[in-house]
Amino acid sequence: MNSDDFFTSIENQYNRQLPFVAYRKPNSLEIKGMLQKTDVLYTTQDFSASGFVFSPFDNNEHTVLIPLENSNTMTTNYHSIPDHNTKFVEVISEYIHSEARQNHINLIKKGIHAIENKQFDKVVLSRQEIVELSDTNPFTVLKNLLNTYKSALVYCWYHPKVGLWLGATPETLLKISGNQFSMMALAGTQDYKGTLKVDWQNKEKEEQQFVTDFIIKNLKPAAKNFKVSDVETVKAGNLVHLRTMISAQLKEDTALKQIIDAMHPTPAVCGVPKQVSKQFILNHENYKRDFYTGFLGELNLKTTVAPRLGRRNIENRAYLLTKEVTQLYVNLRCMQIKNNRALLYVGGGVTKDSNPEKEWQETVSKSLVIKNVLP
Ligand SMILES: C=C(O[C@H]1C=CC=C(C(=O)O)[C@@H]1O)C(=O)O
Repeated sequence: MNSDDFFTSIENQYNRQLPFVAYRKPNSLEIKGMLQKTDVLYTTQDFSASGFVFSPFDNNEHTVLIPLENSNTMTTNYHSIPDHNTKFVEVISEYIHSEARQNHINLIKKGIHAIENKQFDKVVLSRQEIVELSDTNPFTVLKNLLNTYKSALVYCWYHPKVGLWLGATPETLLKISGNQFSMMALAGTQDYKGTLKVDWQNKEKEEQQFVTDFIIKNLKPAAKNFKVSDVETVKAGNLVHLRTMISAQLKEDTALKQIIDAMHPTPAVCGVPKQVSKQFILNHENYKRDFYTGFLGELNLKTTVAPRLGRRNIENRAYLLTKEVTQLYVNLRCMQIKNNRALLYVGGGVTKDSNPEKEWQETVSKSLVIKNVLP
């Protein structure tokens, strides 16, 4: 399908108020679309179905599913516009001194205070920002995201009974292909200043290490043969983060639900320990995260993969295997479009060494990822 027809199909679907998702995986040309045939709100509890899931931060709430069996699928290759204008929006100083800044700084101070009182070691605290839109066509925003963020998972997700969400996330939650498991520990943030040679402070190293330690500890009962990469600096739009890649083999009879329950939400978006930090977030952030810091992606999709064979066998197509693959991403750098407005979501990890003013600045930098693509 050519990309004009692809966009026409999803626009028609949206105009008919039927659910869909259009997404492009990191560093890929291909955009995939899943267009649900009716407006039924499907959910999944055991993660055994095939389709595309959209799950909220609060794992006590429902995960929405676009089931493969009730959808039409399509793909296209999208050639991004080269040198897309990556203007970075100026932050007006008046805004910096606004009530929003004071509220966020107060929230961070409460978080630091709770850490000093030994309630938990880390908590990720966030805020919502509302931007008036001059053009509310989600496909203008989607194309801007596609043109600007090639190494992110870019998506536009819609359900008439839930809402319209878009984003460009740098973070994989997990990938499971057969019994092969991989996951990413991403945390620590600085503005990108033209180089990946970055000095990281202990605060950022520690907040990222919390994520790696959590993943390994909670995956241990279900997996073996762990491989853990060195910590590296990666670029995500106008920012850089610290990242560790973790891979392992799942033990037999490990259910996907067991893994998702153990992993989500990770300390990259929640905290350590999980339950108390989550409760702190639910009690003290003065808005509802909904799907921000939840996860989204392909669930149990049959995928043809080449097995890892020696060179001699590469030509032998008879060896191609079909595996069920699940590939989920953390819903960061995202927005919801509602009544001519974009609701942006930004947060950051708070530890004992956090500086409230710097945490505020970090959320301002993160908000530019989305503001940069708004019409
Ligand atoms: C919670 C967010 O980012 C997470 C992912 C990378 C770096 C983060 C940080 O430095 O705090 C956060 O853990 C967000 O972008 O809203």
